[in-house]
Amino acid sequence: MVEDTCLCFNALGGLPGPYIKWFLDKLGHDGLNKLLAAYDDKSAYAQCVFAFSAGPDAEPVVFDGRTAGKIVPARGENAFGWDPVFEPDEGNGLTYAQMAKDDKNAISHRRRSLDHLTAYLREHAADVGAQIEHEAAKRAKTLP
Ligand SMILES: O=c1nc[nH]c2c1ncn2[C@H]1C[C@H](O)[C@@H](COP(=O)(O)OP(=O)(O)OP(=O)(O)O)O1
Repeated sequence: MVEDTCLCFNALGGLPGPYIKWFLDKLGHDGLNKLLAAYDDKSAYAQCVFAFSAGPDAEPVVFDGRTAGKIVPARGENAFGWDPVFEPDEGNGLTYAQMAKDDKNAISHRRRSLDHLTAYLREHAADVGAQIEHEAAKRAKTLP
């Protein structure tokens, strides 16, 4: 299982996207706002993608979770990553960093991706179990 997180600015065609870690590191919260200074559209979405594979030969399944919002000047105490500059549409005007942890977790991009993953595992529990067993048995055969 792997995970990656993006922050996508609509005015920039989805950038910084997966490169947000480095943009945040080099530009800071203020710099992220300045990237959008030339645009009226400050909308953005947070995206979390989990991907699951039962083994080396099994097709990975991708679970895309998104939360829509906009980029705003930094506000809030819970200063994890870009939380202070992301105001989700469902946050009653608060940034992720101003929301209680449980409130953020209820609407977050990561929660939504994990909800998709959970639903998939519930629906395909028998298949997934069999696939994992199959892959494990194949690996056991190739071990010396
Ligand atoms: O809910 C979040 N709220 C605010 N910021 C967040 C969130 N979730 C991840 N982040 C930050 C961490 C990193 O600066 C960047 C990409 O995250 P993410 O790709 O998972 O980072 P990572 O440390 O796992 O790096 P890598 O992909 O190289 O393994 O966004």
